[in-house]
Amino acid sequence: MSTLTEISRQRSFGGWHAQYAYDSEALNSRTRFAIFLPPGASQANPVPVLYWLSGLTCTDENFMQKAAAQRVAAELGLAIVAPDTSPRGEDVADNHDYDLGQGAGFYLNATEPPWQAHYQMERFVTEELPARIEAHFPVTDRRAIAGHSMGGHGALVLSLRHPGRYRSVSAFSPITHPVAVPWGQKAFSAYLGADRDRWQQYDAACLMRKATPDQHCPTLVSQGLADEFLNSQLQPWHLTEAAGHSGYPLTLEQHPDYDHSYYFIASFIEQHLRFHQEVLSA
Ligand SMILES: N[C@@H](CCC(=O)N[C@@H](CSC=O)C(=O)NCC(=O)O)C(=O)O
Repeated sequence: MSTLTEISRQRSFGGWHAQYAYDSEALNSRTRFAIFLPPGASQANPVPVLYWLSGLTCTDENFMQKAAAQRVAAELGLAIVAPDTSPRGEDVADNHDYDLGQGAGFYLNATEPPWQAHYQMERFVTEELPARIEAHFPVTDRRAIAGHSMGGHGALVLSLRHPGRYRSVSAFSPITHPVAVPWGQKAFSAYLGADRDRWQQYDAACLMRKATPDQHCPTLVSQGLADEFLNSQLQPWHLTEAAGHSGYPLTLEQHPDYDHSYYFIASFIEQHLRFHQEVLSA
């Protein structure tokens, strides 16, 4: 295992926020993540972890700096880990558009050149990163996953594709049916190729629609009704239809006047953290 290098460390609500970098095997590149450890977390008192997946254009910093999650995470005794949203580096394939390439990894394992050499975000998020976190920090293997937009979709899909890995899942303003919207079609064409059957294996609504009871995971989704991407990219009604079809345990809350920004996330992050903690502590 390559060495973890600490990049920054700050006291926050009696706990610690820190950033680390290391050479990721899955991403075949150096990567950075942020972690919040609540007060009292220690080898003698390990705490559960929420993995947060950010959206297009984000790094490990957006959530930690804008979501205002630390006060409640400290109160609940919950660690939060925020990885980057893609592999990065000069030798990593990229694109000039904000919705493809670096900053837009879509939390899948790419199969197509030139992306497949580094864009293995599913393996990174579900296997490599938790192994690192659980080996180096005072946390348990009780995991939850959440995210925003591209990352909200990532959280839903990774939970559905890896039953039992996460005890709860939540999403703010997620893309719900990427095979049917421009962000998803562009990313899936590049990362997965032309075969739409392969796209469906990474589509939250398609997976939720045929989910079997072993894939059921308590799920909370929050969507702002003044979101500028609501009708063009997000389309939350696909989740309602899919969950109704399979009996999947989805709670979808819609909030008038809230947009796609971190002002929305900061307004409801406490509800999401308490939702996760209730499941994690059961
Ligand atoms: N106009 C934005 C478009 C990108 C954007 O809105 N990014 C969102 C996530 S969108 C879906 O994944 C985001 O979280 N932005 C970062 C932030 O801190 O708000 C642009 O060009 O940046």
